[in-house]
Amino acid sequence: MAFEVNTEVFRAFSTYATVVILKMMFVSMLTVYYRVTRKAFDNPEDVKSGRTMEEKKRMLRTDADVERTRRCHQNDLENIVPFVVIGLLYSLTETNLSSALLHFRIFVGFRFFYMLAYLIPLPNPSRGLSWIVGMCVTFSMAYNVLTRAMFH
Ligand SMILES: N[C@@H](CCC(=O)N[C@@H](CS)C(=O)NCC(=O)O)C(=O)O
Repeated sequence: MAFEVNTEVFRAFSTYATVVILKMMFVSMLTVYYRVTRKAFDNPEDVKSGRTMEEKKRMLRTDADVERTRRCHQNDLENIVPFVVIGLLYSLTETNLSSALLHFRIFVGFRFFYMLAYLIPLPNPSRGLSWIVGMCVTFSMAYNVLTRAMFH
């Protein structure tokens, strides 16, 4: 079997995967920001800045913004990691650049929208719809990888 790799597709994948991973890392940094500004920590060793024992105890608490940002980050992990893994295989098997770009752009665009929908928050079903679009893109890439692997 001849194994053909379109370097333009791979280059596009590298770009979009990096952008969406940076976006995910931004959400992680935002969690840190909310933790520090809201003084809401999970671990006793993180509350050193508290002056009294009483203050340290108060800082061991949950905060709605921290938890929302954490859930957004968790969802990124559940969706962006599969996109990167399957997208890598897809970018090694897809030779049509416009089809690949369509997949990458839709996924990345809708993950940005998902983040806004979760963090602002926007009324539902905006978050649910943006999540499902991203899932469909990953499933479509997986379908392409599997059919190429089986039938070529
Ligand atoms: N782990 C997710 C799996 C399903 C999912 O990702 N659902 C989307 C659309 S409703 C979502 O935004 N879930 C909220 C979340 O992951 O915090 C969950 O528990 O909800």
